[in-house]
This record gives sequence, structure tokens and C-alpha cells, in this order.
Amino acid sequence: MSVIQFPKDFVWGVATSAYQIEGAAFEDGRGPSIWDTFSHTPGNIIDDENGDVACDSYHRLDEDIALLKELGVNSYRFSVSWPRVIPDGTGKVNKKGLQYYENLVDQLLEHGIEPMCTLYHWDLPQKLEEKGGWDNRDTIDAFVEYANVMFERLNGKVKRWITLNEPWCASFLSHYIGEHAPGNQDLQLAVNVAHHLLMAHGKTVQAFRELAVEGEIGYAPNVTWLEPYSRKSEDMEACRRGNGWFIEWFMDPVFKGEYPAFLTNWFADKGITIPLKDGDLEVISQPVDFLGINYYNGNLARHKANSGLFDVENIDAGYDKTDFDWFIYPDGFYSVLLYVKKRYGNIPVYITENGACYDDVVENGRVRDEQRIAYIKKHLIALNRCLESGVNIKGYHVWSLLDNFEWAYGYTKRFGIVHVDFQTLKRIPKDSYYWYQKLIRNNWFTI
Ligand SMILES: N=NNCCOCCOc1ccc(-c2cn(C[C@@H]3NC[C@@H](O)[C@H]3O)nn2)cc1
Repeated sequence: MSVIQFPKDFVWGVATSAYQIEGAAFEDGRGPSIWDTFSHTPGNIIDDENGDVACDSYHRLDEDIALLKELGVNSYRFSVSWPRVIPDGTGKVNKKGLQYYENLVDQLLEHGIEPMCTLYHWDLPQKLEEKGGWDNRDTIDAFVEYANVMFERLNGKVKRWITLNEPWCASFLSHYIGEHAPGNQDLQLAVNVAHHLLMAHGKTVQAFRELAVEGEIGYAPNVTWLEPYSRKSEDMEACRRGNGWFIEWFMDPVFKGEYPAFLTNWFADKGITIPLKDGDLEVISQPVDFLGINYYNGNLARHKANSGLFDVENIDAGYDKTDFDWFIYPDGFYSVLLYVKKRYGNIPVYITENGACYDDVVENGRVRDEQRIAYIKKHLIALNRCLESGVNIKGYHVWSLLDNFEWAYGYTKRFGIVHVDFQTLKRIPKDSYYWYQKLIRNNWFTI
């Protein structure tokens, strides 16, 4: 038997996001976001579902705080709905919206739970989308205006701030692949959006420093890890491009002040350019206090001409899969974290999302989600290997506290450690909740 131990000040948390759990989509002055528009457009979401009610967390704050308190986490990562705070994206502030988030933060602090506040978890106000959305450089300043409203209201209460969640999803998945809101399929548009998101990040970090906001600020890219099928240079270069789409594309500008040439050249060959202006990279590369990492899966992959955007194809390595149809690949978690440390230095890292989707069932009031427990254990073992290799990981957040609206998959994909019956909204802690509760209490687990 082995004991997997964690540093005494290691941060244990769970994560959610506004559109996925709050509901109350048309209440108390909240304005529409691109996800309200996208989810209400038939054909975009499985079962034509939407986030109008979701987990109804907007009305169940006390209940969800009690779940967090009982779980024993010392960190809760949530996101703010921009259009709940500034319904039109810029200008008038919705007092009720701001008050909701201050109540949330006050209750967390009352129970000794550190709030980790994500400012952008994809719910761009629809009014800004109608003016060009993230393709319009003006949206950068609109985001900074919104961020300043949140900094001024919650300064001293929120000490960990995240500018952007998964900019790859908010740009390429949303504007090139088209699976997420607003659902475009235009590569140049996606590159423009990615650049303006990074600009919004950089200018928001500048504003954070100018306002002398207490605490630390970072952002949370999502990463994957493609392992080359062979040591042939074509396979290794193909995997580097596939990994770079998530890693270098969103981290080189921040940590190196430049885009990765091996990818800008690849895009240039396709006639794709970056809408770079003088000074942009200086803005984007404002020093951050930490890097958030969202990791779920990896793949074995190899070069295949004319396959996808980067001539790379995934191979079925025979690994087990979650019900999201993703391979369970904890070695990829280790590899990507070591790679990030090697390329960017030993910046403080929070794992801001890691978790597994399984089609859980409730039997006699209990959810025996052993597979989710096994997934989390495997990834925490890999995380512990990283700690032993000197990677500066400060904490870990399970995605997610609650089963919730999983974007294009609606309510068909359950990532929660708490089961939600979407007819009754009843919450039932799963076995994984109790396993995580014990881990947090002990700060170790056995294998
Ligand atoms: N890898 N190659 N892709 C090329 C082709 O991609 C097609 C689809 O791609 C992706 C990639 C990533 C995701 C994803 C989902 N979550 C889970 C959410 N995280 C934030 C939180 O809101 C959770 O709900 N994290 N990541 C989905 C789809």
C-alpha cells in the first residue's frame, strides 16, 4: 500500500461556472448572453436544452454553500455572469446582479472558503456580440470596464482572480469548430477572437495592478497532451502542432511576449494572420501571479496529411474512456505540466479544472461513482509525481461541484461530484463527494 501525500498548505477546491449552474436567466435584471441566444437556437444543444434554469443555483445559494462547507474545500472557483452585472455589456450596472455575487463571496468567506473568481467563462453579453463580439477590438475595453466593476466591488474579499477560462474554447471551439456559442466556422475570425481575448486578459491584468487590488491574478487555459505514435519527426512535429494549438498559442504570448513561429508560419501558409497592433504583445505579456490549468484528456497521435487543421490524427491507444468519449490519460497530465514548467519556468500553477463525465444513476438514494473516484485518484497520483518533480502546483479544483449544463451536450453529460435531478433540482452527494471530503480532511489518500 502507498500513501499519496500533499503539501500541508495545498489548496483543495471545486469549480463551477455561471451559465452552467445559475439559471434565473431572465431575472433580477440579467441581460442575455451569447449562450442564451445560442442555446435557444434549435439544433445547437442536445435535446434543445438551455441554461434558463440549469441547477437553479441563483435561488439555492444557501444550499450550495452548505454542500461546499460540508465537503470541506478551502477554495471555490465560480464565474461571474457579465450580463448579470452589466446587462448591455457596457454602461449601466445591475445592482441586484452585483449584490448576488457579493452575497456569494460573503457566505464563502463566512465559512472559511477562499473565492476564486473567473471573470469570463464564455457568457459574452449578446448586445456586444451584435456589435461584432470579440472580433471587435472595442470589446477588449468593454471587458476591462466590467472587470473594474468587479475589482472595485470585491476588492479585499476575492483574493484569487482569473481573467479568462479556456480561451481556446472561447475562440477556436466557438468561432472555427462552431460547437460553442456563437457558433461560427471561420478560422481567421477565431484567430482574431483569440488575439482580442488575450488583449482583454493583458489589459485586465494592467487594470488589476493600477487599482492595487489585493491578491493574485491569472488565467486558465485548457490543455491536452498528444503523445507521438513514433519518434519519426513527422509524428513528433504533428503532435507539437496539436499540443501547441492549446499550449503555446495561448501561453507564449503571455509568458514570452510572442506568438509561436512554428504555428504562425503554419497559419500564414493558410492565409491566416494575427490582427496584431504595435504594443499588443507588451500588453498581453503583463506578468501574472499564477497559471490555471484545465486538463481532462490526452491521446496517442501521429501525422496524417490533410487531417484537421494541423495534419495530425488521434489514434485509439486502447485506453479506457470516460462517458465524454475522452481517453483517460493521467500520464498526459504529468507530461503537459512538466512541459509547461520547462518552457515557461516554474510559475505557480493551480489546477483549475480536472474531472470526469460518467452517466451516473441514483440507486436507493446513492450514486456509486467508482469510475469518477478512480479517474480523480489517477490524476492526483500524476499531480503528486509533478510535485515530486518540483512543479509549483498550489492547488486542485475538481470539475465540477454539481452536475450542470455541459454546453452543447446539455444535461446529458454529468461531471459533478454532486448529482442533480434536473426535474426536481434535488442535490445528492455522490460517493466521489465523500471520497474527496475524506481526502481534503486527511490531505492524503492510499493506493
Ligand atoms: N482536442 N482537439 N480538438 C479538436 C476538435 O475539437 C472538438 C471538440 O473539442 C473540445 C475541446 C475541449 C472541450 C472541453 C470541455 N470541457 C469541460 C468544460 N471546461 C470548462 C467547463 O465549462 C466545462 O464544462 N473542457 N474542455 C470540449 C470540446
